[in-house]
Amino acid sequence: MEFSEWYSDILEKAEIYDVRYPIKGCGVYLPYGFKIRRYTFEIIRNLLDESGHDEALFPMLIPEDLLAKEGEHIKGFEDEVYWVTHGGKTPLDVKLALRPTSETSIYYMMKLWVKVHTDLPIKIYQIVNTFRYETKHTRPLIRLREIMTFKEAHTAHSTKEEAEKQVKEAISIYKKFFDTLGIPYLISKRPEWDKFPGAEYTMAFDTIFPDGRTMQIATVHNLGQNFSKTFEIIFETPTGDKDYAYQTCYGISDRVIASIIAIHGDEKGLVLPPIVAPIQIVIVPLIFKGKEKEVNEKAKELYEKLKGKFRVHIDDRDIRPGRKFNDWEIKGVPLRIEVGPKDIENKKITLFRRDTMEKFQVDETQLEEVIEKTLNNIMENIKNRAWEKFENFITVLEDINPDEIKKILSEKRGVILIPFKEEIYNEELEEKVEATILGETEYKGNKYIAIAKTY
Ligand SMILES: Nc1ncnc2c1ncn2[C@@H]1O[C@H](COS(=O)(=O)NC(=O)[C@@H](N)CS)[C@@H](O)[C@H]1O
Repeated sequence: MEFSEWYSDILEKAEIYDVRYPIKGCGVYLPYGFKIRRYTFEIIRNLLDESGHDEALFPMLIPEDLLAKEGEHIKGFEDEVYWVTHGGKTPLDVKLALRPTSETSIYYMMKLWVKVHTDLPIKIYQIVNTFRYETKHTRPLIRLREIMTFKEAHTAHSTKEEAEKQVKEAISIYKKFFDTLGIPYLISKRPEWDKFPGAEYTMAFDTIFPDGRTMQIATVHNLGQNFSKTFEIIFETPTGDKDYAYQTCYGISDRVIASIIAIHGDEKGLVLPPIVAPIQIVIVPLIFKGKEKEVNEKAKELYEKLKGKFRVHIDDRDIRPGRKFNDWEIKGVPLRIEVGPKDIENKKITLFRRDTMEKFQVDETQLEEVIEKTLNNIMENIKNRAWEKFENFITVLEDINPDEIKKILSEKRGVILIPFKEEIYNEELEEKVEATILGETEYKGNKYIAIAKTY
């Protein structure tokens, strides 16, 4: 089955997301998908909180004059903004934008908060919905018109150096985040013509989907003083002078959820990293004639033993075990425990791990320790598998041969790395190779231009 069919199929079959909402580019997180989203964004919340960020919350509506204040910014977003023009039947005297991202609402407030250098740094983030009238092909969790899970961090600093340091911190936070999820990435500096509107420069994380196309899963922008000059975020320096704040912002979205699904999934369905799995262990009682009572009792006993340490569920539906196995394999539950009368007698436990589809037995006394070890091993295994597939999609070329690049991109796809040369690093190269220049990147110690077909 080709990838995009597999992807839309699994969103429905694993009960993650319902695309049938009557607005294009908008969809519904179903409870199982919502839990995956919640556990995923808990990870980034912890990483941000542990590195001195505070979570805040800003209004969704932005007055037109505010959104339009920074020229580059509004130029970059004017074709994507949704506008609110009425309150009930009353036309609004000022059109209100549904935030496409929140620089202009947040920096308007920062001006009110910042007076002296000791008011800096500010490091805040919010996890909200944002709206972009995407004209390209919308796709669930990948290219949305209502971005339901937009984590945007915004910082302000008293020196250029500190803002530079913040960019590095943001990159290391995202590396930890994607490493925790086992999602591979290539980090590149976007070319001038493809940076965030209003930024000095943009660093981006791209992963490679199973169909060989790259997906931008995170971006970090150094905004310099572009917005602070426009919004007059001015502070008194230690020597009593005045200066404009130095800013950064960095964001991720539902694309992280799409990546977990696409990158770790297999032909059977989801393969969830235990850390984000709504159910980490499912207990399936194998009911044999005349043995129902002891099997159900044992299942309950195991559940009670495990529920404090793991997210465990007993599937006591009145259907055949094979049906149950299939359902939980589709939903990517990392571990399954099968409870049958023979095992009870021999004081054994039968386990099944979703990533390798292997079944194995352990002594009941070792159960918790084996579960702990196996869940860690599952994470390591799916992460290594993902990086292996990722590396196989990377082709390093010695020179720039447009025809060869086109051929590789149409057959193998993935990312092509060519040695970095200033003189060819321009938009003509994109036209020549009929693909996107992701940017300049370091790979195994050398500097390259990364080229790919992207989402
Ligand atoms: N239409 C969309 N649907 C889903 N995710 C999107 C969409 N547009 C952008 N994203 C994701 O959101 C991330 C941040 O968006 S952005 O435009 O690059 N950057 C900002 O908006 C900055 N204010 C930092 S938060 C992108 O890297 C991309 O992964």
